[in-house]
Amino acid sequence: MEHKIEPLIEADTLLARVKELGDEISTYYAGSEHVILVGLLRGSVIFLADLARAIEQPVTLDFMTVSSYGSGMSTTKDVKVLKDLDEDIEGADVLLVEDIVDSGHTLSKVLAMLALRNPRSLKVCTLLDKPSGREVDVNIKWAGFEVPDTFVVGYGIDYSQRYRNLPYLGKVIPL
Ligand SMILES: O=P(O)(O)OC[C@H]1O[C@H](OP(=O)(O)OP(=O)(O)O)[C@H](O)[C@@H]1O
Ligand SMILES: Nc1nc2[nH]cnc2c(=O)[nH]1
Repeated sequence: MEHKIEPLIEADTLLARVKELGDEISTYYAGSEHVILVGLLRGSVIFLADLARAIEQPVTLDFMTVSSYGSGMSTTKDVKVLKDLDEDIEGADVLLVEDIVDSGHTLSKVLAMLALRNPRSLKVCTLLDKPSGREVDVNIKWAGFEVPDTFVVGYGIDYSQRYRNLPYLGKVIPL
């Protein structure tokens, strides 16, 4: 599809908010023995890399790959687990780090899976929340920004695998 990208959130604004989230998360988990940041590949990688460095205490990192969007702009609702975590999460404080919560199908499926493994706690931090897209309820503890009903890209988030390395957040405008 022919399209262009219009800026939505500047790089500096993203980073300042990530720093704030890091401070809040550090306070929340002060005293925890084991915090695991679980990133959903591939979209959360850039956010997670910045967020992890904004958190004061030691954390470990693990990753899962689930995919529901393929190369298009709408959810298939069929969330497939393509790569599972490498580590056991039993007894750990797990923070699921997402780039965007839209329909909620991805998170809802992943949260249900991880809850069965008996973590000490299981919370969600998403950079972006798009409430207008929600089809299933999900409990989000930290959200960086609310975004309007538009397809966003950049800062890790793709359209057909493109634009992940944009340092800012943009929106896709069909031409
Ligand atoms: O709330 P939902 O409607 O389920 O959408 C959110 C999910 O969609 C995107 O993943 P995608 O399947 O595009 O994979 P990616 O992380 O590799 O970009 C995004 O990274 C979220 O994980
Ligand atoms: N690139 C991109 N992926 C998504 N997955 C769910 N919502 C979105 C979105 O707005 N943009």
